[in-house]
Amino acid sequence: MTATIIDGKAIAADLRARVAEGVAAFRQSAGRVPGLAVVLVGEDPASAVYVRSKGRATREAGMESIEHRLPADTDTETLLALVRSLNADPAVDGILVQLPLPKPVDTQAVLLAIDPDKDVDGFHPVNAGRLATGMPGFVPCTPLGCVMMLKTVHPDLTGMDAVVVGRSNIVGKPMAQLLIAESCTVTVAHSRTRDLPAKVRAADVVIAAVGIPALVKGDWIRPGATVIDVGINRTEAGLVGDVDYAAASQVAGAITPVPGGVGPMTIACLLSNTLDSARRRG
Ligand SMILES: Nc1nc2c(c(=O)[nH]1)N[C@@H](CN(C=O)c1ccc(C(=O)N[C@@H](CCC(=O)O)C(=O)O)cc1)CN2
Repeated sequence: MTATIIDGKAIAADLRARVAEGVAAFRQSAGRVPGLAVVLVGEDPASAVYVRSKGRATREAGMESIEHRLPADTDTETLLALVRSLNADPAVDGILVQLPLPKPVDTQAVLLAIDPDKDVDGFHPVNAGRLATGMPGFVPCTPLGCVMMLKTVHPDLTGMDAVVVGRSNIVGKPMAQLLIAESCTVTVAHSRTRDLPAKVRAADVVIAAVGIPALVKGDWIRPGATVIDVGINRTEAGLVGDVDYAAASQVAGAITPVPGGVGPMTIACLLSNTLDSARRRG
């Protein structure tokens, strides 16, 4: 079997076009455009690329991109002051602090300082709680994009067995919550999981979000399963996911590529969350 490729670029382009239409309508009714503030601290090359992409995508959707670039030695207090000023700025509908922050910065304190109603990344504990309890709030962009891609293959996920490999606050945990909300039976696996291959083999849906290049092998995949690869690992062989793509794509029913899978959806969902925020704020 050769898997259907889930084309994240195409699905993201479609979502971005719909967001742009929504922005045009919002502009007509509200007399302003949604604003997204992105904060980048330091010189991490990958983060700089992602922030540039976010700025470009924000402008292409017709929204205002407000970018703050701070030196690597910025201290926590300075960042907190910037976040507080963005919280108070009526032109800012969404605030995103690009992660990872340089080591000395207290990342938790910075994320906690963001107004939950402008937290378009969905990382604030208030939004994590809203997601866990089924209340409206912001859902982290990467898992949100994963569910959208999954639904192109399985419009109804009810009753499916899903395994999430990875338990991060940013992807693994919210991913599990979203799949529970879709009535999947969810196993969350991690580095201490016993017999990981068996857990993956039992799943109809595999979400690999562990940050280890090609950890998930082809013979771990149940024939016909749907595989979403969240990994973006820079190796000597280039950019690779958390799944052994060549082998897994011979067994899976559908699979996301890296690049061109989850990554583009992360940015498209950020735009969508920002438009939602502007609509809520009016
Ligand atoms: N505040 C946040 N920080 C980080 C997030 C996040 O959602 N919010 N996620 C990641 C990085 N990220 C967005 O910020 C991101 C990663 C990858 C892509 C992407 O489109 N990747 C391309 C490959 C591009 C490349 O060559 O690197 C792809 O997969 O096709 C977009 C966004 C960590 N930080």
